[in-house]
Amino acid sequence: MTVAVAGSGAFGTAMAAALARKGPVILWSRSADQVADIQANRCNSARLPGIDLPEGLSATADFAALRTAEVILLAVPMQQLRHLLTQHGDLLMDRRLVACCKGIELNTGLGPVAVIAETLPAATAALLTGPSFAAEIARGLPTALTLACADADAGEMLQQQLSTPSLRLYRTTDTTGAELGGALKNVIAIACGAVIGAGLGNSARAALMTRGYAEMLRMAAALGARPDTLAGLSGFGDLTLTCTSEQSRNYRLGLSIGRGDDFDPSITVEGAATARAVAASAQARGIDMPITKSVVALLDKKQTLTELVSQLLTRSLKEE
Ligand SMILES: NC(=O)C1=CN([C@@H]2O[C@H](COP(=O)(O)OP(=O)(O)OC[C@H]3O[C@@H](n4cnc5c(N)ncnc54)[C@H](O)[C@@H]3O)[C@@H](O)[C@H]2O)C=CC1
Ligand SMILES: O=C(CO)COP(=O)(O)O
Repeated sequence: MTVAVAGSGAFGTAMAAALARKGPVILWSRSADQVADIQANRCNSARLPGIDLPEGLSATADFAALRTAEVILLAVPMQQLRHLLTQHGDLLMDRRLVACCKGIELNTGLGPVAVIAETLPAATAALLTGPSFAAEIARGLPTALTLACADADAGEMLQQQLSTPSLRLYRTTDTTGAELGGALKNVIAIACGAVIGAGLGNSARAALMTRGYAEMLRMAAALGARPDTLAGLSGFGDLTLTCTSEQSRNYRLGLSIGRGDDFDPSITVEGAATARAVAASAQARGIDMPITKSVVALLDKKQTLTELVSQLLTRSLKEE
């Protein structure tokens, strides 16, 4: 079986490297320079500097090379997924597609599996998500992830195909829960970074993680997701990782806001668009998500962190 990965960013390259240790993997990049770098130096210097890529990984800038692949991982940022699917729909339309994005589409409020299902209904749509930093996966460090696919048989097959000795995949058919966990934890990570950056302390971070998790559960319940999915790797697991590590770009954006520093806008930070999409969806559904709403106000510079923290603390007192 040939696996392909579309998108040669940090995560796409990392997954291609991990899977290439057990069989051939084709990594497609829209950048001819990056393909040349990988072919010449066996390294993606821009996204995963210092990490040697295995020989089983071949890079190409020609999307048609993915024709031989039965399973294709889609490793582009969430807001680019629909464009990728539409642009290459002829080839992708009947494949097993595994989105690796963690986010909610801004204009539609849909997660990655729903975007695949809407755009290419004949494809099998799955999601790979959970606590994992690209550089650690690429180095072969032990990692556990969630593979979500509504079709239980296809999900089991993908679980087998994409697990490796260092990458242990659990499976679920609850794609909505897995989408929401991976998307919403990024928003909470921005909030956590902001309070740590501003020196407000670890207790404040723990409060945000816990009450943020309560927001995740409320949205999940409203959308019919299973609470146990949110308690798993794709929800609680990834929330823990992302809210506590400076390897996370979402957390680092928060840190820079809290410290009053600039942040490089070219860095992929999924939580920013997702916060806006989720806040709008929560408002339309009447779901209380004060932390998510505060993150939007912070990103839009509508209110200061001091004002927002004070507002959160002085809301009417209630049962936990
Ligand atoms: N970096 C990480 O540790 C992890 C990332 N993810 C998720 O993976 C997704 C991708 O993130 P990264 O790879 O880290 O981002 P990245 O910023 O390193 O790479 C994104 C890649 O997508 C490519 N791209 C963007 N739009 C495209 C398009 N329309 N067509 C083709 N290629 C396009 C860019 O050229 C770039 O190579 C995100 O949703 C992220 O949340 C998930 C787990 C871990
Ligand atoms: O999703 C991730 C960890 O599981 C990566 O987090 P960032 O996108 O914040 O870097």
